[in-house]
Order: sequence, then structure tokens, then C-alpha cells
Amino acid sequence: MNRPDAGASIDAYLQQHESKSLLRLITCGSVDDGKSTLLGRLLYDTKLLFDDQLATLEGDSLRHGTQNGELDFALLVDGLSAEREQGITIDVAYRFFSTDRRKFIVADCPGHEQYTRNMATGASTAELAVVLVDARKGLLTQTRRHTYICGLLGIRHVLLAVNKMDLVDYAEDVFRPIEAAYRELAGQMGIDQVTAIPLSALRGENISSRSTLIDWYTGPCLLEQLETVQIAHAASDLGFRMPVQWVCRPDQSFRGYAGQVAAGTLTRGDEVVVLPSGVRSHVARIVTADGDLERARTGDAVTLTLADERDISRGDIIAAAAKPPQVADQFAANLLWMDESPLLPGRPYWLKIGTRTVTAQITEIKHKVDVNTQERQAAKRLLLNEVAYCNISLDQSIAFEPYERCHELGGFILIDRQSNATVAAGTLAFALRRASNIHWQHLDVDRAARALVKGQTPACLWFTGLSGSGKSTIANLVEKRLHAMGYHTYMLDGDNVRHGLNRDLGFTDEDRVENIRRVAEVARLMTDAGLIVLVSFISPFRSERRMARALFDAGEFREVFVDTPLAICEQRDAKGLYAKARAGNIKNFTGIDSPYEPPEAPELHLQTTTASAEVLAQRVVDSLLA
Ligand SMILES: Nc1ncnc2c1ncn2[C@@H]1O[C@H](COP(=O)(O)OS(=O)(=O)O)[C@@H](OP(=O)(O)O)[C@H]1O
Ligand SMILES: Nc1ncnc2c1ncn2[C@@H]1O[C@H](COP(=O)(O)OP(=O)(O)O)[C@@H](O)[C@H]1O
Repeated sequence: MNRPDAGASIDAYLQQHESKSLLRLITCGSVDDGKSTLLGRLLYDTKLLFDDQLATLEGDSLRHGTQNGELDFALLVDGLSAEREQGITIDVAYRFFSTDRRKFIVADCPGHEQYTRNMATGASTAELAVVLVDARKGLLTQTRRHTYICGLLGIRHVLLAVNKMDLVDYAEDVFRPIEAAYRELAGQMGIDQVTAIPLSALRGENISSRSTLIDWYTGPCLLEQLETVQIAHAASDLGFRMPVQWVCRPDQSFRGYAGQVAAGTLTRGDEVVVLPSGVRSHVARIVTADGDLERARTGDAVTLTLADERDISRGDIIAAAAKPPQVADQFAANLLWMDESPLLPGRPYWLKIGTRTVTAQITEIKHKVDVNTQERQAAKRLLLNEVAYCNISLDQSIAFEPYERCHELGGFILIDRQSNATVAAGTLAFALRRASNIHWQHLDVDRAARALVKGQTPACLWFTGLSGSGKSTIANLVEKRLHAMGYHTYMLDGDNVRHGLNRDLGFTDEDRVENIRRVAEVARLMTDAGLIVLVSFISPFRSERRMARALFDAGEFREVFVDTPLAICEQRDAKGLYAKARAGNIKNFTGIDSPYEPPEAPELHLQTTTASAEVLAQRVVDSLLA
């Protein structure tokens, strides 16, 4: 009996089949290669459909009329109505089924390029990929992209389903070149276990039994291969590792750390280290819903209590003290960019790894990879669906494992800090050695001491606005007045800094990000020196202004929005740049063909059309000295 009981939960269903081994697989391929038909056929042939599902399928097949009255299995699997309308599969659908020999969890992923992110999500938990190709078309860009991502995410087994063989007369000389080309491709991506099967999902050839029409093929049919393939799990010699999911404190007497064991085993009484803090203790109890355990193993969900009171929070890693993971804040990593707006090196993103979220910047794109040719190419930014090898820097250290050793502690996602959208998936390769070799130098004269001899409170006045809005004019007046009152100041002006420190930067988005990153660091050093710094840069992006703010202590950073409508700036056009930009002689000009994101909550909002530069400058001085 293979069918799940109606209404039974998936858990209960899987429990029924507890003794069978579980295979997690992903199906991928290009649109129209026949993924949905293949899955539908498999479920039908293995009698895994409910009667009512079958009845609906028969009705739908007649109504849609795509298969001349025969069953259209794609209708069964493409369950979402939006998909049916567009004829594509749009989300990752997880399907559970079981045969007499094995149970399966299938991540069915969309084929369209814009859904690469769903494909990566599905692949991150799979052990085997069924890669479909249309026998008439052979390997396509999507085949290469999906195979690349499978390789990146650690899948080592591929079942190459060469589908639609009925449309090429089941010819061996169509199949063999596709098989050979795919083996070569997979080999380049570190996938060494490939089984290629010629089949027809529509006609049911080589799906659940060997086809008599494809007599030149002597290998297994699809189902046979899925039921018997042995997945080689890399032997793990990792010590115990558990990311803390939450701290459980129901009352004063109990304090437990809940999570799922990512690697290794743990025995009650073992000594553990909490990372990144490095504090140690011994495990007092291993608590589960079914009572205490003596031992916890990889995959177990447990709550640990320790012999000593320790300051531990979500995101920390509890690890074997004898065999701890490395801790670092700079890494080499592989990245798959999944957002419409490009990855800009230097821009801060949230990085989520295990249960921890930190701020991260891509410090350098070493190279991007053309997934078609495997060619490495230089890149300053990454566009949607591009993959690259990068250096990445975090604002704090984390405990980690290289992805190939432990997916849970080496796989991460990047999240846009404004939209909260997941913009990339990545895998940590190794820690950069410099991370552990550069230490903070302790200085006896600190910023408070420096500020004291100057008799002032350091601050950063950050003027932002369009070119010609009046930033320099107002900042100049402010500095003059502060100077006259005896304050120690320094002015950083975009035009000037771009002649020196930032001489190498232009006006692309990525260069502006780097421009602001550098000037924010310099401004921060200057406040360390005890100065009042005036920064006058267009600084068009919220993200970088926010990054600058984060470098300063509370209250030290004041964002001054010099608000002048574009039309007025253009009228003023003191430097003649707008005219040039309109004539197409300057590219990427802010306000014309490069965006300006106005501040949402600046400390000061100056409207230059309603007050003179002198009046506005005085407002800035007054607010600073208030
Ligand atoms: N394409 C383009 N877009 C914007 N501005 C341009 C451009 N090309 C040259 N300039 C001149 O460079 C000045 C802006 O430099 P910033 O460093 O402030 O720009 S940014 O913060 O990196 O966006 C800016 O100075 P201000 O007018 O003082 O703002 C311009 O004079
Ligand atoms: N209320 C005002 N505040 C600041 N500048 C003004 C104002 N009204 C007119 N202006 C003029 O606008 C121009 C602004 O140029 P600038 O200060 O160089 O801008 P930015 O540094 O933002 O590019 C100057 O010529 C200035 O005299």
C-alpha cells in the first residue's frame, strides 16, 4: 500500500515508511522539457494517485485538449492556477511519495530563468538531480545553469532524463551525443555520478518499466534507478555543532538552548564551547519532547542545558570543545545573484547563515563564471542569475564550516536591508587568512582624550542632495562659522576628494558605492581624531548613507538633506553639467539617468527654495550646538 491515507499528515505518512531509505531529489530542466509530465507519469504508473485526483485529471485533460483525449500528466502536477494560465511551473513544490523499496521527497522546480532562485532553494536540500533535456534540443543554457547550481550546492548524483525520445524515433544516435556532452559538462562541475536514460514521459517508455521500444538501451529505467541509486555521503569527521535556534526559558529554574544538530554527535557530560564568544561549559542534559537523551546525533532536534550559567543567544554555535569549528570574518565564497538590481561590491547586505544574521559586504568579485562556457570573466557588478567567486567581509566573526563539509554552517543567503528580499545564495569556501592575522591595535590616547583637548564633541555633518542643490555652498558657510567660533573642523567635498583619494572612481553605481564607503571611513577616522567633519557628497543611495551612519556612535552622525528640485538645480547649472548630461555628453548623471534616493528621516531637511544659504547654514550650526 503506497498511497498516503487521505487526511493523514506528511509526517505520519513518512513514519509509516520509516524503515525505507529516503531519497531527496530535485527535478530540473528547461521549460517544456516535460518535467511535470514526467512526475505525473511516475505518480500514475506507481499508482500513487487518489481516485478523485484521477477523475479530475481525466476531466481536465479533456477540457484542455492538449493530448488528443489522452491523459495530460502535466495538468496533474502544475497545480497552481497561475501556472496553468501561463503554462509554466512557478514555485518549488515539494512532493512526497513512496514505493515498496524507497520513499522520496521531490522538489519540483521551475524551468524559467527568472526562477533560478527557486531552483537553488530546491537544490540546497537534494541528494540527486533529475535533469531533463528534450531529445530534439539537447543541452540548453538552462541545462548548463541548473547543472552548475547543482554542482555548486553539493549535488554529486545526476539522472539525465533524455525525454521525448518518441519524437526522434527512439534513435540511439540522437541519445548518445547528448549523453556524452552532458557527462563532460557534469564532470567539469564536479558531478561524477551520471546515469543517462532515454525515455518518453508522455508515452511511459522507460519510466516505471524498461521500454521494449528502446532495445539498444540496457540500463535501468527511471524508477529502478531512483529506487536503487546509492548516495555516497561524504564521511564526516566533524565534531558536534549545533546552531542555537532559540533560548528556552519557561521559568527561573530552566534555561535551555534549542536547535538542530548540524554535525557530529554529543554525549551528556561532554565539554562544549560556545562560538564566537569562546566560553566553555559541560552539557548537563539533552532534552527532547520524548524525554532526555544520553546522546544526540546529526539531524536531531534537541534542547541542551549546560552545567554553568552562560550568556548564549540565538545565532551562537555550540560545538565540541575538543574539535571546534573555525571562527572568521572574511571569506572566499561562491555566490548566485538572484535579484533584479545588481550586486554592488561594498554595499552592506544582511547575511544569514545557520541561525545567525550579520552585516556583510562583498569586498571583491574575483571573477564571474559564464555558465555556458565555464569561462571566468572579470566583473565589477553581478546581474540577475549570474554566479561569481567573491571575497566577502562580515562586521563580526562567525563560526562556520566550508560548505562542502557542512551545508548548514557553510551555506548562506544575502538579504537586501531595505526591501528584505533574498538577493543571493552562497557557499563559503574558506576563511581568508588575513581575517585572523589583522588585530585591532590598542591605542592609549583614545578618541575621548583627543576630543577633550580640542574642547568639543566630535560630529559628522553629512550633506546629501543633487548636484547643484547647494551642499557645498551651505557646508562652506557652516564650516566658516564653526571655525570662527574656535571649533576644529574639516570639510570633505565630493569634487575635491575625487581628485585625490578617489581619483580611480567614476559614476557607475558600484563606483559611487565605493566612493561613499571610503569617504565614510575617512570621516569616521576624523571624528576619532576629535574633529567636526562636514561631508558634502551627492551620496545618492539610502543604503550607503545608512552604512555611513552605522560607523558612528549614536547622535554623532547628522544627515542634512539639501532639498532642491531637479528643475531648479538644472536652472542654476553652475558648472554646466546638466546641459551636458541632457545633451548626452555625460552618462549616469544624478537626476537625469542615475537615481537619487531622498532621505526618509534626515536630522535636518533644508529647502533651498524657501530660505537663503545663510539662513540654512545658521540652522545647521544652531542644531549642532543645541
Ligand atoms: N555623472 C555624474 N553624476 C553626478 N555628478 C557628477 C557626474 N559627473 C561629474 N559629476 C561631478 O561630481 C560631483 C559629485 O561627486 P560625488 O562624489 O559627490 O558623487 S557621489 O556621491 O558618488 O554620487 C558633482 O559635484 P556637485 O555638483 O558638487 O554635487 C559633479 O560636479
Ligand atoms: N538657498 C540656497 N542654498 C544653497 N545654494 C543656493 C541657494 N540658492 C541658490 N543657490 C546657488 O546654488 C548653487 C549650488 O551649488 P553648490 O553649492 O556647488 O551645490 P552642490 O555642492 O550641491 O553641487 C550655488 O551657485 C548657490 O549660490
